[in-house]
Amino acid sequence: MTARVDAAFAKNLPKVELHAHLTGSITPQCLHEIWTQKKSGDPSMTLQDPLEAMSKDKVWDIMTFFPLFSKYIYELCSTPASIVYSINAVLRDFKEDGVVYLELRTTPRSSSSMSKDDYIATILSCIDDFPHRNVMTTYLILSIDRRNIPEEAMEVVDLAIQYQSRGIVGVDLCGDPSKGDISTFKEAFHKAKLYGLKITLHFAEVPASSSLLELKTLLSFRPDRLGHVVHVPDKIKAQIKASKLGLELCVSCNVQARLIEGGVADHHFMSWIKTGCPVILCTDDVGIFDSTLSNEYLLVAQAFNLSRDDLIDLCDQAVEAIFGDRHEKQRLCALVKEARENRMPID
Ligand SMILES: CNc1ncnc2c1ncn2[C@@H]1O[C@H](COP(=O)(O)O)[C@@H](O)[C@H]1O
Repeated sequence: MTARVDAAFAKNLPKVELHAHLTGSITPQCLHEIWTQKKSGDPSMTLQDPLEAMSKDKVWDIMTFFPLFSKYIYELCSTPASIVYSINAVLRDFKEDGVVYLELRTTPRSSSSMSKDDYIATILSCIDDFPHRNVMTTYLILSIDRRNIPEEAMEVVDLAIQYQSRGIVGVDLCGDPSKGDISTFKEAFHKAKLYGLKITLHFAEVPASSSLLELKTLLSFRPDRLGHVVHVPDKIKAQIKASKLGLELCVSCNVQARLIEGGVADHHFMSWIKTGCPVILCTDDVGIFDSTLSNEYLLVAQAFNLSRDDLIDLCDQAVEAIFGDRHEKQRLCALVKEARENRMPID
């Protein structure tokens, strides 16, 4: 028996974040600072202030969420300077929340002032230069967007291979789940696997992306982890369970974007906990859903009556599923062990 979980305990846990989209992790405040800078250089700029466009009272659903990136945030963060400013803030925010290991994911993109290659090289340099990299190690996953054509998907994989030795550990499939034909990405994921990159896929996010055919095709890409896993039929569930795939669960995102019905207590978290698959709590887009990773731990503890030991077990499961090497695993296992030894008994 240990003391109750509170915010301070959740913050101090040695947390591992495995499903965080870089652009979605930028806070409205940081975007506001970029906006202010841009506006002072170009007073005729018509883009709305992020503090208004992304105010806390905004409700996001699957229709409004994806255009927020393509039609708004990408407009604001389109230069190497704005990328550097925002990624530094994102790294600081995760570190301050007690994250000790981070796998950030991002979709390579270009603008008039940078190529996709420049975009990735800039991000990797910021990760290298992050002053707290011995406290929080960071790796990168490159995302294929469901709207990509096969050539674009292959370009993502080629960039991942090009920069693999600098800390790219995997390839992701993300984007609007109502769009695209995922079967066209077979070759790209095959090549990623061939080069030793790990694979994580957004999986069964909405009913439209959860047909047996689509889910079977996605599993044929031989993923190492799956994200969201909301609308999974029993037959596919059994396959996931047999393969012991790591499951990246994004509770606040699923509740707020209405990917599930109801609140945190209605989330499918508990149904996966019993399967033996590593379950990993993740933020998805903390800049939009405004819930840090430590808050996600706190929310599930409150909703499902979890103890301090249960949360430490969750940290352990996250370590099991990282794409980093065995040295990283050893470092993280030692931190989790220390947390277990230091958890406060009831006095
Ligand atoms: C419900 N949650 C989600 N489901 C699917 N894709 C998501 C997502 N949240 C974010 N993205 C994907 O990540 C991109 C933004 O980050 P990056 O520019 O890549 O760093 C979005 O454009 C979308 O494709």
